[in-house]
Amino acid sequence: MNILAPVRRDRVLAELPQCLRKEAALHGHKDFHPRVTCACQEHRTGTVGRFKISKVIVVGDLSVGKTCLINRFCKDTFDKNYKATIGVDFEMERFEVLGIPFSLQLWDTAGQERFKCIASTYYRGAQAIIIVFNLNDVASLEHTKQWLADALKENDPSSVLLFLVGSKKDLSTPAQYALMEKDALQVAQEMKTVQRLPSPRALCHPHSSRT
Ligand SMILES: Nc1nc2c(ncn2[C@@H]2O[C@H](COP(=O)(O)OP(=O)(O)OP(=O)(O)O)[C@@H](O)[C@H]2O)c(=O)[nH]1
Repeated sequence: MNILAPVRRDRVLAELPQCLRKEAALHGHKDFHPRVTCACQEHRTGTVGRFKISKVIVVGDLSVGKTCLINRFCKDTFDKNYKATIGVDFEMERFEVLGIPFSLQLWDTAGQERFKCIASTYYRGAQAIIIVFNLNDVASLEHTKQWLADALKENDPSSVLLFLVGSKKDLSTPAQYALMEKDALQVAQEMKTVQRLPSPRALCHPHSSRT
């Protein structure tokens, strides 16, 4: 008996964009070093039965908007009232990619110092780390370096994807935003060097969960 609800229509990817198709992957070409080919073919997602699972952890200072970011993505909702996350919360988002069921585990961690100890026990085994800061609070951007360092203690820097997300864009003026963007790009650049990869993979995104 299938007890799972059908996958949402916008989570079904029947066709990959050209840049993600096999033909676009250079490591599949003949003259590549076997070690490169092998590394690229490694399955970096966990599998339970037929299900492929990827774990994403979301970290950052208290009240920067981690829960709202996840709720906007998973439920398309926004709550203006602040309820602190206690320890961790968890959302599972189901996808279907080329006919294969795929689940994204989103771990929403508490930003409050007193819960950090509990939350950090859930960092291990992530395929992606989303580090959130408030675009209107320069200290929260500064603290992202420590959040990243803590998350990388439990994960392999060379295989994890990093995303730096600036939240609450709706609350910043264009001038404030321009200033903050400059600093954020600098931090994203530093994060790339932490990975020590030939082509590191930290990305920087502005976001508003409210709008
Ligand atoms: N205007 C605006 N408010 C936001 C946005 N994102 C979050 N907020 C508000 O900011 C407050 C904190 O949001 P949360 O998502 O709970 O923050 P958090 O990072 O999960 O907080 P902790 O659980 O304590 O770590 C709430 O009152 C939200 O309504 C946004 O994009 N725009």
